[in-house]
Amino acid sequence: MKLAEALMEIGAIQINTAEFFTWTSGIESPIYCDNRLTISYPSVRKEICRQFAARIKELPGEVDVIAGCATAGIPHAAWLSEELGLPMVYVRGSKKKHGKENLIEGEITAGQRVVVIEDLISTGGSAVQAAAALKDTGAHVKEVLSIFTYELPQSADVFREADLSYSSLLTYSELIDTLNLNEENKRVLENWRSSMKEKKGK
Ligand SMILES: O=P(O)(O)OC[C@H]1O[C@H](OP(=O)(O)OP(=O)(O)O)[C@H](O)[C@@H]1O
Ligand SMILES: O=C(O)c1cc(=O)[nH]c(=O)[nH]1
Repeated sequence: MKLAEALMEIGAIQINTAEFFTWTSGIESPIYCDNRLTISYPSVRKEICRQFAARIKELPGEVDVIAGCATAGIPHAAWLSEELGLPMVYVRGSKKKHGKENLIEGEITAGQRVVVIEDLISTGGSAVQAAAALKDTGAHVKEVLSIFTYELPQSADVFREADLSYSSLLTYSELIDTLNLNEENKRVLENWRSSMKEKKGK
């Protein structure tokens, strides 16, 4: 199964050139990728799990724990940890304000080798923040894996600065090659991409 086609088929990819989507970072974008929809499609989520598992098997050395990023990364981390027979934790976007006031739920100990599962990388801020929380426990973050990446220059910068290795099952370039864009959508997306590139380094 091709992931780009599967995401398009389930309606996870939306383009709206008239009214842009606001991302978590505040970036305004004519395209939105709603990976949360994949949880409603067993064949799609199983394919994501299979591809994540294959990526993990290619990594050198062992992995001790799978960590999901709240919230959209959590279900995929759960299915993947089940597939691999590994423990799982998840990292909240911010510390819980009551109860045990945890940022990380589940057990993680210093020295454990962790793979972080995120659904999507835009600026990379959420994934890097989750990885930092895991590193603070003394764990070793081996890799950040996501379903999709916009391949924004900003994300390459934040991962480099955080000294984190990362990869995605599907990239923006691959998705755009698969989408059958009309001329208007193509023009707006290209202009938006160029404006995002200009933001690099500012
Ligand atoms: O790379 P970034 O710029 O950080 O953006 C990507 C993040 O944004 C989305 O999460 P959102 O904040 O919408 O929350 P959710 O996962 O709880 O739906 C997405 O699921 C990633 O976690
Ligand atoms: O950056 C985001 O917030 C974001 C972008 C996107 O395409 N999809 C999504 O769920 N979040």
